[in-house]
Amino acid sequence: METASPARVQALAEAGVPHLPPQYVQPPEHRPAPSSHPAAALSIPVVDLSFASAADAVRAACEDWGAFHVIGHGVPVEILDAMRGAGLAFFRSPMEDKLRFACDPARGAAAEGYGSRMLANDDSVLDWRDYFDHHTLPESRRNPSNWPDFVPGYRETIVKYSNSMKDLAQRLLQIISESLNLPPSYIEEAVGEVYQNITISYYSPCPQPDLALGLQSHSDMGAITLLIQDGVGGLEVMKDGMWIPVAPLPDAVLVILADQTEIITNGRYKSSVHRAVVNAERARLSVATFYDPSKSRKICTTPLLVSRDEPQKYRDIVYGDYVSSWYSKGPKGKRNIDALLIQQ
Ligand SMILES: O=C(O)CCC(=O)C(=O)O
Ligand SMILES: [Fe+2]
Repeated sequence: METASPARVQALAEAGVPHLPPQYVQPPEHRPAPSSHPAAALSIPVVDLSFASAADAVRAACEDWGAFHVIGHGVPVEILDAMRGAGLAFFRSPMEDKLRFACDPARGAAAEGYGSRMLANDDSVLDWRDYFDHHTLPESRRNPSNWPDFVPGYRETIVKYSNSMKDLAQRLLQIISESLNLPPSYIEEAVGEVYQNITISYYSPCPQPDLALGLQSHSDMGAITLLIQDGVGGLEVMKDGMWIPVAPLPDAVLVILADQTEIITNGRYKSSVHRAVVNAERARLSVATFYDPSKSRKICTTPLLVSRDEPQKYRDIVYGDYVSSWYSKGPKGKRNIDALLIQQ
């Protein structure tokens, strides 16, 4: 159990607070823009993995967006629905049950379990979000007794979903490698043994959604993130300096390139900067599956994508050092990866 238990956002929302508490008020420059900007007409690419031309579509999507929907991915819809259903059943359960699985603040910001705030420092604006984080791979980290026991089938659902997302992520990393003329196993081998976390995010209705963010602007730190969501909408990706809403596409899986893929590919493919906005009426659920290196893994740019015309952009880095610098500084609207830029 948490000692200095931070208020869960869901408890604030359900108590019907009429105004956004001050810790959640974003500075004006970070507040969500009115949704009427012209770029809202753009929408992120959809790649059908069952097409023979998938690698070409993936290349275009990675170069232009760093994020794309995949359909024809072969993961049974029942597995996606079971995952969303288990997540929703958890968040709809009584607070006292949920708090039995609260993450342990003594274990730092990345602890497994039910939590609300991602960053350790007290000065940052809080996200209007609660989450449940699961450590799912390698199997030595997988301890289902840390996961809810009061939702029937919950633990089995997580295990099944974890395995399906691992397979899909590996298939995508192969296609991404091939799309850059690298050997198919290149990125997977550069990442090494996969450390997978699954985070269910729950964004309660917000009394003043124009002043808040569900999740502040960031890029994901690992190699690749696979995200599913419900039909509510709220995720936005940054493209050419503008925030573009990602409209939910039923049964698709959203692929988000993360920082280590950018480092390995020498910036040919950029990690996607994204955030979640909230609304006043409907709760929203998403499930993000992170495919990360181990903390001790050294991540290096492939020499195959370094040349006189394209010199190495980023310093090699031990992944654990990268993660600690993120948790100590926070995203601050900037990409962590910029700290690794080699001065040309
Ligand atoms: O809820 C979402 O749509 C985004 C979640 C996300 O970006 C994350 O957990 O890193
Ligand atoms: Fe993210």
